[in-house]
Amino acid sequence: MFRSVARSAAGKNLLRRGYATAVPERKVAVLGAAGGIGQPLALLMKLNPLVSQLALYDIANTPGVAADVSHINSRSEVAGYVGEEQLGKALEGCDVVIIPAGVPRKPGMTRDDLFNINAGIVKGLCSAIAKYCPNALVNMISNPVNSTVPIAAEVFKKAGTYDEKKLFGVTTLDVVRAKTFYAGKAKVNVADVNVPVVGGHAGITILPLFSQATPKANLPEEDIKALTKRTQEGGTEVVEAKAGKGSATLSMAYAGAIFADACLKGLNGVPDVVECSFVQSTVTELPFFASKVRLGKNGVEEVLGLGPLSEYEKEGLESLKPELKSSIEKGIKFANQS
Ligand SMILES: NC(=O)C1=CN([C@@H]2O[C@H](COP(=O)(O)OP(=O)(O)OC[C@H]3O[C@@H](n4cnc5c(N)ncnc54)[C@H](O)[C@@H]3O)[C@@H](O)[C@H]2O)C=CC1
Ligand SMILES: O=C([O-])CC(=O)C(=O)O
Repeated sequence: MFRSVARSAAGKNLLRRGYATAVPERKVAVLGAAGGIGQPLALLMKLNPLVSQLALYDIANTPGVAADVSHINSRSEVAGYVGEEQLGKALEGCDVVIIPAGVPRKPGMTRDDLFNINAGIVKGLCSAIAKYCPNALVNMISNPVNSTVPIAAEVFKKAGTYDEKKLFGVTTLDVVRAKTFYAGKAKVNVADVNVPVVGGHAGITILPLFSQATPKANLPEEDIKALTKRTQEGGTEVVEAKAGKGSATLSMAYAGAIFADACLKGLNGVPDVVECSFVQSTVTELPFFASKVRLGKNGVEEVLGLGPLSEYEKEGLESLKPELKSSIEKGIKFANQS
């Protein structure tokens, strides 16, 4: 895939368009591209100069989204695919597949309440990925992430294509929120802030490590507790504000675009690309866990450890394990029984 720009036809086009250095060709697919997340994510991926082909797939309405986005004068060629019979074409040759397909929450629901519908959607899409682009990096956005990632892993195992380095639960929105909320409380420039968020992606399984936040602010314990709670409940805050019209879409598209960009940079050999993600892990006794991950040419290059935790974070870590364990097991069971 790392073709010389000068040699390939697409490369010549790139040179004509002003890309002077070697930019590898990369195909990215968005599955669920006509949805609340899918549309702005399609826009942001169209703006990403690392993408050469952008495939937009949904069960309805993708021709319009694709026609619209395709008029933007950026590098990638855009194609829309609609309906299951076109899924194979959307996926063929993909380097990165981003999955925001499935139903969102309404007020009063937990992410786990989405399991019954979304588990089947994810399973179907992952079977197609195993068939048409088994080497792609998969960025799973569909909830409940704590279960949909294990479902994807089981589908890939059954198909004989599973590579633990290539499957990611997207937890970047938790990091985005933790950074924003911390910057507001600590009165520091948000652009300078870093906060790891570990665990999973639902309620108390989301564990921001504010003891490791930079720049250091020495916030009092009650502020740290309030920030932790707000980060854990960030999704619910949006669900309630939208009052029945869905969950986070714009901030999620932003977060999804950041994570996909990190994956592409890793594939392209950019050094020291580190993002938090929910991946197969030995950081704890749980088989999947979100922590900092170094991204490379094959996906996960290294799953980084947790680093030193405060007493409050140690307690949070122990409290999240039973819920995360049961969500993982629920996903594994579903994938193997149906
Ligand atoms: N990981 C995270 O941090 C976050 C995850 N989410 C999750 O992302 C998912 C999508 O949310 P929204 O975009 O707001 O929902 P939405 O309902 O606006 O869009 C979902 C799209 O998926 C499509 N879809 C349904 N079945 C499909 C299939 N089999 N193949 C392809 N596309 C299919 C629908 O046609 C629709 O266009 C939800 O499960 C939500 O909970 C939302 C926010 C943050
Ligand atoms: O809360 C939800 O249902 C959507 C989500 O995962 C988030 O916003 O973090």
